[in-house]
Amino acid sequence: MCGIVGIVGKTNVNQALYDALIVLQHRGQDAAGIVTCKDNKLFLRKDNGLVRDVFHTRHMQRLVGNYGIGHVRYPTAGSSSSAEAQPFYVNSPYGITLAHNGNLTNVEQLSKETYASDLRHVNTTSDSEVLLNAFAHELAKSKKLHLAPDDIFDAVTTLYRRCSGGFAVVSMILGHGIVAFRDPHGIRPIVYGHRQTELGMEYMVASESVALNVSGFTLIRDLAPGEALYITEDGDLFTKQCVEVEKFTPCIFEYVYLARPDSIMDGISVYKSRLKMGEKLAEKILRERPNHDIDVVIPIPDTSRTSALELANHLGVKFREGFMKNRYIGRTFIMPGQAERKKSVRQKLNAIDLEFKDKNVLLVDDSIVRGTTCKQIVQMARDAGAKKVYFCSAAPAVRYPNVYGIDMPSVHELIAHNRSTEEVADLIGTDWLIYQDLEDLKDAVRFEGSEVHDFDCAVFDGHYVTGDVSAEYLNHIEEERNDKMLNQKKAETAIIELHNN
Ligand SMILES: O=P(O)(O)OC[C@H]1O[C@H](OP(=O)(O)OP(=O)(O)O)[C@H](O)[C@@H]1O
Ligand SMILES: NC(=O)CC[C@H](N)C(=O)O
Ligand SMILES: [Mg+2]
Repeated sequence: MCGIVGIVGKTNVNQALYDALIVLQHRGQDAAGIVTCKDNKLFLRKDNGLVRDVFHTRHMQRLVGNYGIGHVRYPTAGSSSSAEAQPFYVNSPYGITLAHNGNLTNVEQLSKETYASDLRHVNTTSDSEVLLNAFAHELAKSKKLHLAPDDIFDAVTTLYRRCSGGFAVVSMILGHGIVAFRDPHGIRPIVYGHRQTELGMEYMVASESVALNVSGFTLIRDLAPGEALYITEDGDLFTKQCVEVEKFTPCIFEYVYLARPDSIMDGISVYKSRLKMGEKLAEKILRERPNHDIDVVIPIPDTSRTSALELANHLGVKFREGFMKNRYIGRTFIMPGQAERKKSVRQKLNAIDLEFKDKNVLLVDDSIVRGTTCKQIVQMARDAGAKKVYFCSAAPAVRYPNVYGIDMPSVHELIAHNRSTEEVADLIGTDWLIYQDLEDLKDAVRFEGSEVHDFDCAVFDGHYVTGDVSAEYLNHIEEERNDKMLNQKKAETAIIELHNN
């Protein structure tokens, strides 16, 4: 779940791209990049690190041009080397750059094809670089110096036939403009909007609507699954449905954890869906223990705060901020490596003892994945003097790997894999553990007026909507991407592409 952005403006777009990336930082903390285009020249800056650390004034000054794209990375394929920071670049045809949120499930096959049939060399292990090369190959087929919108849409249509998985993509074609497209199941999110200026209309494409808000762009709509969009460098906008939609199933985990609450995704307010998750969870608690003895509801900052508040309201129990979050520590779940994640939970959260002393506390988190957070938090609540520590999760138990853009490749790292709720409760040391039911979660996210009726819930039910995820593939990614393996892959690879200033 990286963050992507693309802008076609009337003046330099570097600052608006930067501002959008800052707002999308919660989608990827490992690397950041921007590439812009002016007078048929590309200007690139990318590196490992947070947005504020990657771009200094000297870099920003060089990122000139009225159109460009940007990316914040949370790796789900390849390595964490800075050579795999995005956007990626290929020089032929035209000069194309690309930024991708998601994960291709057929990358091995696609990678073989790009080498053996398309005669293209990919120097990293990133699925996004393979995707770029396949796209470039399809664009080259038109053999035209200047592409018409339909040439671009034809290339995207063929690309859809070659790629499988979850993907939301922005790409910049030198001398042309910006292209964006979304996978046929709409697993990964992507929206676009506009901003009227004195010089004319400007357009932005981004992972989440909050990126539009920050620079005064107005949301037009989400890209439909299987739809592509092309904005010329002069600001003419074209869209086309390139493949038929079999089933529209956006990733439900976006609503649970990934997205910012102030985003609207596929017509659904993330904030409202989280409130509803709290309401549904309260109903379940009251069903299971109508005479519960909970004294206080305490969220685990940050993401669970919205649902915890509504849960407390529905239970009629006090809501208290018992944990303070250090504002300088980012999201722990998307940090690379278990050691760093574990250490960061304690650095990030600290208990206010008086909210725990001699009380039966209900701790609320949005999800329990590896159990890194809840294990430590339950202990902190006990150390702070709680009588009983109950724990609930606004999402069901995460029991299966994700293959569409969230880095959960290894079942053995998931605390609930092959374990009952009672076993997980014992392991994290809580007196009572309550998971949201999947149907309740789906009901919480579904809203009237939205076209979304079903979701990709693979991490909860093991059903992979693309239909191509075999046990063999899952074994393969587990071997490739378990924590130990990722540690061994840390070596830097050389960057062979556009000059990166
Ligand atoms: O079971 P785990 O493997 O620990 O993963 C789940 C936890 O990780 C996330 O928090 P994170 O710190 O990433 O972000 P937040 O501040 O947005 O809650 C999520 O909100 C849970 O708290
Ligand atoms: N989280 C993502 O969207 C990752 C994009 C891409 N697969 C990468 O690893 O860089
Ligand atoms: Mg959290």
